[in-house]
Amino acid sequence: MSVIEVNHLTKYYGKSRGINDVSFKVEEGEIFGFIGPNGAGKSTTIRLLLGLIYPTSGSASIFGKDCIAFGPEIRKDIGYLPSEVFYYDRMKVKDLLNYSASFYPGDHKARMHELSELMGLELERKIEDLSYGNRKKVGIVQGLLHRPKLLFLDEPTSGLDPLMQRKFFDLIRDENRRGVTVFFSSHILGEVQRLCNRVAIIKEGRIIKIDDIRTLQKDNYKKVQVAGEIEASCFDLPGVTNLEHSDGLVRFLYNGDINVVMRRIAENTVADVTIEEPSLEEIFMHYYE
Ligand SMILES: Nc1ncnc2c1ncn2[C@@H]1O[C@H](COP(=O)(O)OP(=O)(O)OP(=O)(O)O)[C@@H](O)[C@H]1O
Repeated sequence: MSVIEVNHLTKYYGKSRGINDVSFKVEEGEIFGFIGPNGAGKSTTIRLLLGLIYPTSGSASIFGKDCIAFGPEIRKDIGYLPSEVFYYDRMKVKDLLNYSASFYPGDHKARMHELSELMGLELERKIEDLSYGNRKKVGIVQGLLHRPKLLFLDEPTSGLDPLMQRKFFDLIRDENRRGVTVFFSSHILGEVQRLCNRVAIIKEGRIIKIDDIRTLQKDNYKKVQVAGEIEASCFDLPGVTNLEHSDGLVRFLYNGDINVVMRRIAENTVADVTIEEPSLEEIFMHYYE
């Protein structure tokens, strides 16, 4: 059974598109990356899965239960770090975390202290005196203190300095080793690459690719660069994208039988040719564009 199962999920805010016909599955124990540019629909998807907003059509289940019908029950085993955290400013960090913990059965004090120490969070401080990064840490501790089985992280590292980011990633890896499934939403490719096994790319409300991060890189895309007096249009072939021509160089990405491109090159007099694997960054830019 998949931990998350999303079927043709669509959300419109009035006439404005949130997400459109989104389907995917996340298996137990995965760290699943959800990447896309601003406004692509990442937060909308998470809010639908948490049952915080209602879908226009389609359905989603977590732990095999419908996200809307079983929302309160499912949320007991979920940790959520929203992209923006808002709190009661006057409260002390400790009081806020105790209040959050009171929603879950059991005693979470020891875990609260452990996590706060790890993240360097001062429990006696008032929320209003905290920097943006420290507020983010409150969100991290809050999302983890009840030992959830599934974690939703929405742009979790914004506001954290590099050292804290590393500690945070170590923490997430530890949680994952304990069996926690992680849904990690971000527009920063590097962090998705560091942490995730599989990734879905969302663009303008639609999923355009879901793949293992290694497979994505090994995908058949080749980066081709040809130097010489040559017309770019001569490479206007099926499978060619991102075709550019400047300073006597023709560059493009190619997905297909490499012999087709090789024959086209051989028909011309060229000064140089390079064919290489694109970086993951270039692959993502290709999908974004
Ligand atoms: N409450 C709302 N009312 C109207 N439109 C909304 C609302 N929330 C989101 N949208 C729209 O839905 C689309 C998806 O937004 P969403 O916040 O899910 O994207 P995102 O991928 O999380 O982006 P970001 O990284 O900028 O947060 C956007 O076009 C956004 O303007």
